[in-house]
Amino acid sequence: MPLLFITTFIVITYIITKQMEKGGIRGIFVIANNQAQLKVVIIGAGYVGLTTSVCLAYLGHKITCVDRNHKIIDSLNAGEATIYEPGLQKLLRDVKRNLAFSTCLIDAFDDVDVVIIAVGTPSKINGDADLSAVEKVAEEIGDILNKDCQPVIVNKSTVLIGSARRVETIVKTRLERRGLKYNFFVASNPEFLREGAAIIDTLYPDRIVVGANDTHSINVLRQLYAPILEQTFTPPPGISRPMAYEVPAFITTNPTSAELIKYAANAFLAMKVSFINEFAGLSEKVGADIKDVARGIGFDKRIGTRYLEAGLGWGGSCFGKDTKAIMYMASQYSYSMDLLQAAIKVNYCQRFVVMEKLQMILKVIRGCTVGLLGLAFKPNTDDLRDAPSINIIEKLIELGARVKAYDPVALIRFQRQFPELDVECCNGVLELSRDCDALVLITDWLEFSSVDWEKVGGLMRQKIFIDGRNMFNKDDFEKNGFTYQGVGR
Ligand SMILES: NC(=O)c1ccc[n+]([C@@H]2O[C@H](COP(=O)([O-])OP(=O)(O)OC[C@H]3O[C@@H](n4cnc5c(N)ncnc54)[C@H](O)[C@@H]3O)[C@@H](O)[C@H]2O)c1
Ligand SMILES: O=c1ccn([C@@H]2O[C@H](COP(=O)(O)OP(=O)(O)O[C@H]3O[C@H](CO)[C@@H](O)[C@H](O)[C@H]3O)[C@@H](O)[C@H]2O)c(=O)[nH]1
Repeated sequence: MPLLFITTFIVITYIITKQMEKGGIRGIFVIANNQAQLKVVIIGAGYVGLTTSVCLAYLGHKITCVDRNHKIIDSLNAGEATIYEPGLQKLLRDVKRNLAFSTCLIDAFDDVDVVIIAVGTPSKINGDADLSAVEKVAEEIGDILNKDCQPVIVNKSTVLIGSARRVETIVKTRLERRGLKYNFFVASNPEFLREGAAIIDTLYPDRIVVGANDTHSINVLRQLYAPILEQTFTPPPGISRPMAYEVPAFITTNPTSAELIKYAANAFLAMKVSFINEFAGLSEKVGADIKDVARGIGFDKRIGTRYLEAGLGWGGSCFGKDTKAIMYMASQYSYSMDLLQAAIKVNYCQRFVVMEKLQMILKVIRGCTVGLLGLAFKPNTDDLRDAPSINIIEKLIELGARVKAYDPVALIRFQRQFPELDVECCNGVLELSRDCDALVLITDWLEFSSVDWEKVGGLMRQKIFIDGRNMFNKDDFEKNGFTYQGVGR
């Protein structure tokens, strides 16, 4: 009996190992339904790197997430998430078995199958994407690779066309400096997650895009994402599969197309929002309601209902920097992207409709107290990168207003990142409203939907409400004695 057991074990192990070798993978573990467990290093523990690490660990892969920032790694090692993202804190603690954090890349490299680059690519002053962090990481990888370790190197950061090749060249050059020449692979695998929905978007994406010039990379990435592509995993508690969700498309192409897909997607979404905001302005002039207009066009399946919410426009870490980067890149080809340029302009102006509305109602802003509901660029995140709130605060201060603000999660980050802005941070909507001449809703946090506005009105000096995200109905506010203004209604 024991002999039969041992023989069966050896045979099964042999078959699995052979299967994996076909895909170029050295591991011998399986996670579910014959899916391979891969050893993965993810570089960068920000919104993308940390979310990807936690989700891939949940799916059964062995992950080491590396960041050069010691404070971030210390906090993650202590089980504390360093960003706010719904569901992340719990999942981080639940997947401890498969997830390690480190500041040291070399220690993580033993036998690794996939190395994912997820460091930041911010804007340079001229709009170009600053790829220095990606290049630095490529140098580090080139200094570490050895004959026993030839992983697929994956660009998940949003990078300009040619970046996969650039990474390949850097790694190769660093190897040559050490007198070495190995086979290694580079693929582009852009990320499409939204902040505030990062885990849901990672586990239930619409598509996974892989740009590679070799089949090995495609096979390995197909294995990495197999649990997602086939939806073989049990959803984590509280992060259920969306209704009517279908398995994602697996789109393979060359690296340049993959790189461009990422920019084209963000540019299109940004244009869609600017488009509806432009019509919001016209709706105000002619007496239409932009919410009805958006509904009316959105039911045309060719247009679609999403990304048609008018308001204070788009912000965040991606749309602004990525539209600028693609414009800059196009200019290097003497190619002008007029639609995109217009979308950026419309979006910038949209942030200041708040001031126009306040000036129209209050006449003089100087000396007034304005309370801001929300600071984050969108709900369910603490991210303040390119948040409309910052431009609005600067302008209000310039116009002589006293500014108060409340945000359910972004206040601490705001105080840390913008100490120079003279804003009174409040602990709740009631504290915020006291003595205000106007309230401006900047971020449509769900918790604002359960506020007792009648009580709020009783605390204000003047009952003025600017709904920058069209979250509420005019009638509900007017019956409580408010002067209410939405956007495009
Ligand atoms: N935030 C999003 O929603 C989102 C979505 C899709 C794609 N992206 C793209 O993904 C990339 C990462 O974005 P993010 O928002 O996660 O950035 P982030 O700024 O939140 O995180 C980047 C992390 O990389 C670390 N880092 C930088 N250089 C490093 C190095 N040499 N070694 C180790 N760690 C290093 C930083 O310390 C930081 O923690 C960007 O290119 C971005 O455009 C972001
Ligand atoms: O109808 C809409 C939809 C969005 N927004 C605003 O647009 C911005 C971006 O929102 P969203 O796309 O939800 O968040 P991001 O986290 O910035 O995600 C975008 O940027 C990421 C980084 O590249 C991509 O991965 C995502 O696919 C892409 O949606 C926010 O300020 C929203 O308030 C609107 O004003 N109206």
